[in-house]
Amino acid sequence: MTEPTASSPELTEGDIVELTVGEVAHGGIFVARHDSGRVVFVSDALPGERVRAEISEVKKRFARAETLEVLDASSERLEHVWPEADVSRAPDDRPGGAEFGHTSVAFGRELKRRVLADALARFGGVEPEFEVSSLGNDDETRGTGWRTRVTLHVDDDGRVGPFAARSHRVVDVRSLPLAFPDIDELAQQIIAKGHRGPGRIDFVAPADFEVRMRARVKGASTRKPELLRERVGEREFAVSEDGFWQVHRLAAVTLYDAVQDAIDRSRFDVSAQHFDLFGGVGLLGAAVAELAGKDARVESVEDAKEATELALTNLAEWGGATAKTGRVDRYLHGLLDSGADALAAARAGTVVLDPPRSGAKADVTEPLAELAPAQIVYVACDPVALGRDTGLLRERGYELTRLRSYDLFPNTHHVEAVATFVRA
Ligand SMILES: C[S@@+](CC[C@H](N)C(=O)[O-])C[C@H]1O[C@@H](n2cnc3c(N)ncnc32)[C@H](O)[C@@H]1O
Repeated sequence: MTEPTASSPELTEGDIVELTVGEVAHGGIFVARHDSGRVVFVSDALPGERVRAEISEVKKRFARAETLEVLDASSERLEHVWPEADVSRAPDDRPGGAEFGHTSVAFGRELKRRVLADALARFGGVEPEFEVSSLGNDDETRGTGWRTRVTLHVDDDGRVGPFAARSHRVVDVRSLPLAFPDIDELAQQIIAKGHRGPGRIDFVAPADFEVRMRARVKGASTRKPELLRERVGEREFAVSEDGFWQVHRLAAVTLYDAVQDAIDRSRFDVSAQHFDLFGGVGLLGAAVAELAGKDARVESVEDAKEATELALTNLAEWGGATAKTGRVDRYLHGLLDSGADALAAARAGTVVLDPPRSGAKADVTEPLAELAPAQIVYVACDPVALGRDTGLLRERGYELTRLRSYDLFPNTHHVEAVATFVRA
């Protein structure tokens, strides 16, 4: 990385500069060079563009900037799918959550593929061939209307809206194009009226498509969360209104099928003990259990007690399905202390691992590798965390044999990957 030289003036917050934009980086930003040689991470740009930008942060080795004007536009640039997030608005007033809304959904997927490939090569030491698949008709709709869960915030003055990008300031919007249309409609009514605050308002449109709205003012909820029914094909899952469920209306079925496809059948022993780690309400545990048959032995592990209780219900049709509340790292250490029969059954088993954005980390990969299951299907929502954990698993004798990726969050920088690791 080039350091500023004595002849190149230091950048300062608020400076307006011209930048030549290079490759995409993790987090929905782009690596640009200032004429001084300084590396600047710029948002709302595209590779190959020349932009005028405002420096928003200066660190020792790099700076951050927000695009103000596009001087030379990429052929991939489109009008922003969310007018309020367009570069014509002041950077501080642009809502976050649609970092790739100024290009097509297809080119957004290509940007995500590059970020994931780079993270896997750099931190995991692997270079698998893969594409990022789209869901349903997201290409035709330009990735709108998919969000079944939306959170808006209420500030001290009762103003309702999303937060500005990289900030906790509520901004005015007249549309939420990524949201399920009925959520958008209800949210606009609330935005127009304002709400008691400060706090947040959560909107959910579950499988019955009836929108629920629940506010939390000064930390206190206006009502108890409802028990919702979500659906994957013919199968129903009970989920609390405030519990975790995939956000895109097609994400749950996509991941359910993706996990089944990712399981290497030549290593899948139907009578073994399988695991659904970071299991939520048991969505992916059910995907494994369905493959193993009615006596499937699958244990779902999750640290939210309400979710574990629901996982028990959701997995009830399988004779050997169980659900435990606890932290995955502690659970694995406990398992390593169990008897020889339990360890042998687990060693023959398949583990589905679906951690939050921070990834599994060595706390989990170490005891998992010691347990040595036949295969691990890692469902990842963060490319860098997956890259790092790939490196950790490879050091402990696991090999990445298959990778697929899915655009569960069109117009954002987020990308989902499903990776199969087998004992080498
Ligand atoms: C990405 S979600 C996956 C949920 C589920 N697999 C699904 O697809 O619906 C991650 C889950 O891990 C849980 N979690 C986060 N950290 C955990 C930990 N250290 N131990 C156990 N569960 C954890 C969260 O509560 C959340 O339900």
